[in-house]
Amino acid sequence: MDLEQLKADRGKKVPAPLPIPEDVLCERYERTFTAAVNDVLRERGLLGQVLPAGIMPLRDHMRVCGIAFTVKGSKNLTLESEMEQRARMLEEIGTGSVVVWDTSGDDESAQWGEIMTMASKRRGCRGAIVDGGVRDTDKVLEQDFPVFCKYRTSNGMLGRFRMIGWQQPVQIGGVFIYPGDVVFGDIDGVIVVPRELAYEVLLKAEHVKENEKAIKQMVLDGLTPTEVVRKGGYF
Ligand SMILES: O=C([O-])CC(=O)C(=O)O
Ligand SMILES: [Mg+2]
Repeated sequence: MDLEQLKADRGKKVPAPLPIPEDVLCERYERTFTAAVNDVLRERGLLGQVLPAGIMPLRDHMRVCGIAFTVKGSKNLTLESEMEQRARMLEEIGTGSVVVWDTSGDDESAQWGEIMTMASKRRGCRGAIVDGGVRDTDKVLEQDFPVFCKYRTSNGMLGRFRMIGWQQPVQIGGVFIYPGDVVFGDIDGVIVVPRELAYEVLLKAEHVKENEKAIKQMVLDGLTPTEVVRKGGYF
């Protein structure tokens, strides 16, 4: 076993360069849809890039693409320095990021709420994706900030759950997420695009979107499904 190689692979990756600015990339992703991105990843043999189906937007219209700022935590009853630690994490969130919470499968606490939304928005955060819970939901919704989560609860995480670290590789369901990866959520859930593929996948997803316009036109024109398929269309 090559432990050094394993440590290097698992450690903090230097984010791969992108040929276009991150904000432009993310805005272009948001104009596509997750199913198109999913189909592109499927063509590359990447069948498992979708977060568990229970992680859905608080509101159907919410969509967000951003650069993953990962947070890892688990159930934990200790309180020592928890708030200071949380403050440090919030102060490291960068512009254009989406906070991604790996909660080790928590089913009890809220890892996100009103004031964390306010604080992260001020740092240019684009949204939060939580494999756990959200509270103060009405106040989060008033802030027009996209949040994807498994459940809502009034349980604050303080004294129930705490962070282990942030900006480290995380795993939600079967999906590995590295800081810097591109995460994209819409009404169909959340998909993770490895950073090194992000631009290539975007171009192909934009192509899928255009192509589907032509397919939809065939259906509108009255072609039968068989005729649509014969002309190279799909469903
Ligand atoms: O501690 C929490 O659960 C988060 C919270 O209420 C907030 O951000 O307003
Ligand atoms: Mg609160």
